[in-house]
Amino acid sequence: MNIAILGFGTIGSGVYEIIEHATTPETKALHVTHILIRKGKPKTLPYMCDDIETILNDPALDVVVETMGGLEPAHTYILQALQAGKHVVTANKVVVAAYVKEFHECASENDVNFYYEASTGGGIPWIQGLEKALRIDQVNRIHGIFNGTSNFILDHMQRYQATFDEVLKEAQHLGYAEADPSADIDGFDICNKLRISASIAYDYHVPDNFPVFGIRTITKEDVQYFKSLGMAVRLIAKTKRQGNTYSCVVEPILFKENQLEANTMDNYNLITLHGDTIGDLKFFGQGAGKLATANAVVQDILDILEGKAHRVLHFQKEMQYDTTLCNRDYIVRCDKSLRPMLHHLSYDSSTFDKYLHVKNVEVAHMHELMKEILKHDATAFMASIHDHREEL
Ligand SMILES: NC(=O)C1=CN([C@@H]2O[C@H](COP(=O)(O)OP(=O)(O)OC[C@H]3O[C@@H](n4cnc5c(N)ncnc54)[C@H](OP(=O)(O)O)[C@@H]3O)[C@@H](O)[C@H]2O)C=CC1
Ligand SMILES: N[C@@H](CC=O)C(=O)O
Repeated sequence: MNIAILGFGTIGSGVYEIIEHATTPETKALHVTHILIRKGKPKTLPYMCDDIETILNDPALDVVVETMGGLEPAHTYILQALQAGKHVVTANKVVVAAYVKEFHECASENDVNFYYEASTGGGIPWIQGLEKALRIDQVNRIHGIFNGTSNFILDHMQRYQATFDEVLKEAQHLGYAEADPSADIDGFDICNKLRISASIAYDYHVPDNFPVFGIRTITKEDVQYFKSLGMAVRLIAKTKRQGNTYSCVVEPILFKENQLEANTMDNYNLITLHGDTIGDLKFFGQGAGKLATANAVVQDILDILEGKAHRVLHFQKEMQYDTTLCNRDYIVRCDKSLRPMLHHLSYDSSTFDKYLHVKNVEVAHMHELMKEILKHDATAFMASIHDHREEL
């Protein structure tokens, strides 16, 4: 099977390494025949080219692997490859979250496969697991740690008392962070992964119009305060469906220190789905990193080689977004002069004076308040408190 890799960075070079150092009969059947690099960059390997047409017009090419990242030209190249009768595998959640419906339609029209396991959960076979669960159950709830960089940062701030900037630099050095790490720390990477997961679960192309709050403003002191309360913070994405309404949210959540999420370390992800008959099912593994993610890409290529079909999705359902599906307790840190903005909420006045514990607030309302607070205090932070009784 002949493969072209578009983009030779962390993941593209990982795919190349796995195929070049093949040790199993399956991977020995794969051959990289083209690598697309930017114009003007030195061609350090014989298969390198800087022209997409050469790749699209090669009749011997079977699979295009897209690991460039971003919306364009990834969107155009993926469509062109599918239209040219090539199967496509991508790790790019930005382009999948935005165009999943269009890509599925185009693949089906051209009788080829479009697979994107590595886009969500890195090396974890999460999409495959979700699709398998959907063969028997409705999946009405998904939640979890979907971002390796933010987990690495929060875990290392807690375990090693490191500062945010120190750990972010390390995550970048290890190849976990996006080219622009604001996507990791502001929650937009995890937002894309939640959209992809919920779109598959609900067979509805979920838009990006839900509340997202990241970890940009968290401090070492916040993490130590949460620790003194016996809790650890993790950046979590959640979705829930009731009938034809659904909710999605991304925010930092505090877990008791004996909970699995609180013990998910380094670049690991922990994703949970709830199915009617299977109950809670958890997926755990490296959510970011060169070889773990490249492994998921190669698994998709092998599925194509072995003719293993993935779930057929149409994204034709009609659904409504419902902001009122959940209320939560929050801990908020902001300048004391801004506290009156929170006084209409019920709160615990006995709590440590730097932090306000507010109770039973509707999630979308809390996110709106926090947006206002951040306009006046750009360092403010909030985290919700996980309630094990809560139906997500
Ligand atoms: N790193 C990780 O752990 C994971 C990454 N992903 C996803 O995989 C994709 C790749 O990520 P990653 O490898 O980390 O990113 P990198 O930035 O390391 O690699 C991207 C590569 O693509 C090249 N590139 C970008 N645009 C073009 C273009 N128009 N033509 C040719 N080459 C191009 C870049 O070149 P240049 O350097 O010159 O810009 C770079 O070499 C992203 O979508 C990312 O979100 C998914 C899961 C995990
Ligand atoms: N930057 C992402 C890479 C994988 O998707 C992350 O840290 O999870």
